[in-house]
Amino acid sequence: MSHQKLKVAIVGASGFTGSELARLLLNHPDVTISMITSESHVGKPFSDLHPQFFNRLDIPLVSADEVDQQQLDVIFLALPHGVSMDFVSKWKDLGAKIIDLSGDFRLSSKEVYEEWYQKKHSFPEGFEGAVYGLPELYSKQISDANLVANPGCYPTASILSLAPLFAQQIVVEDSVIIDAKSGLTGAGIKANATTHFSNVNENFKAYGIAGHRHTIEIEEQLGGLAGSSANVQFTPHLLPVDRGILVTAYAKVTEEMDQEKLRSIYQDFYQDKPFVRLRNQAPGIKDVRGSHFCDVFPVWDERTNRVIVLSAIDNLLKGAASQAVHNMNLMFDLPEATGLNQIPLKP
Ligand SMILES: NC(=O)C1=CN([C@@H]2O[C@H](COP(=O)(O)OP(=O)(O)OC[C@H]3O[C@@H](n4cnc5c(N)ncnc54)[C@H](OP(=O)(O)O)[C@@H]3O)[C@@H](O)[C@H]2O)C=CC1
Ligand SMILES: CC(=O)N[C@@H](CCC(=O)OP(=O)(O)O)C(=O)O
Repeated sequence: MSHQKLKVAIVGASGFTGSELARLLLNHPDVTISMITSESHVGKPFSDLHPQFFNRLDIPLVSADEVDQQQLDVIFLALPHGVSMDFVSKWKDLGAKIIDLSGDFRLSSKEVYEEWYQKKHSFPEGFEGAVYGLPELYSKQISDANLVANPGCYPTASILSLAPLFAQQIVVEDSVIIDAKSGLTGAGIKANATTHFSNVNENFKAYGIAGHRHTIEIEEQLGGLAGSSANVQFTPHLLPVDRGILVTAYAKVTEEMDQEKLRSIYQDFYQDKPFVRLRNQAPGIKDVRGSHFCDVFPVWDERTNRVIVLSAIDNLLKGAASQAVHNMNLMFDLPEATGLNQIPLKP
């Protein structure tokens, strides 16, 4: 592209995904971070809140009210769900493209949102133009979008684990179980009783059983791929680690299957998708930590006649911030890997 850099705002930069966005965008050759916002820390240098940025990004945090006065190309919303929708409504005509990291525009309609989030939606018109920002499924639509609904972290790992089977329409109805585990940063920067050190240290627990809001996000996307409805049993667990998601998904299939055939279905589906790595062994969360990869390992269990798929992502990156940057690259016709970290951080 020409050397006119994209002017970017990160709204909600005091949080976890906001700070990961800043880290990626600082190293992005086609971006200038024009403003970063927080309502609780207006005036403080960004690096006071996130000291890893000391001497690299010391500009002061400003209120989101100042977004209106800026000429921006992209606005990243790293805000809680229920909050993003009001900003999308307010800024939809500013001329900037919006990438929303929250769940406010990921689902098919206001009615579905209100049922699963138990919250009123204040900008239902937004659903129509919003594109679900999973590049492995929708890169063309993302390129043309003005509003991208960046996927949830669990849905990213879950959908990518089963998408090839749903796209083939070979999943047995009601057979899907998704068992998922997340590190604590998935819960955001504010600690509460559930995420308190004493309650998570050397502990491991399920939550959101039979009703977590990511269930519907996964069902809508997998059902959409198959051209039917999908029903999945999704159970998340909290891991006593800071970042990473591991999904173990189980499904029955309608066709004769063996390991070779299963692998070739996954190979075909992901052959030109640079950030899904088809593994030969079970992936661990440290294999993807600090990177934009989703590692996937499909296994055929001939004893139980079941497919078992493992997938691992970094929830803050492929599950949030790097996926958002990937979407920005597509929206501005940049090479899709620009600015994305491709070497995982291990140990
Ligand atoms: N953490 C993760 O792994 C993932 C998160 N997401 C989604 O991304 C979004 C951000 O997540 P995360 O970074 O973890 O969240 P955090 O809780 O860490 O940060 C939230 C940010 O939102 C700001 N904020 C909160 N309330 C308001 C408000 N009423 N008006 C303006 N700003 C507000 C806070 O800033 P301040 O209080 O300083 O104003 C803070 O900067 C969420 O919707 C989350 O669900 C999606 C995928 C994965
Ligand atoms: C570990 C943990 O608490 N994870 C969060 C989900 C992560 C997330 O941010 O999802 P949304 O963007 O869809 O809200 C949860 O279960 O609520």
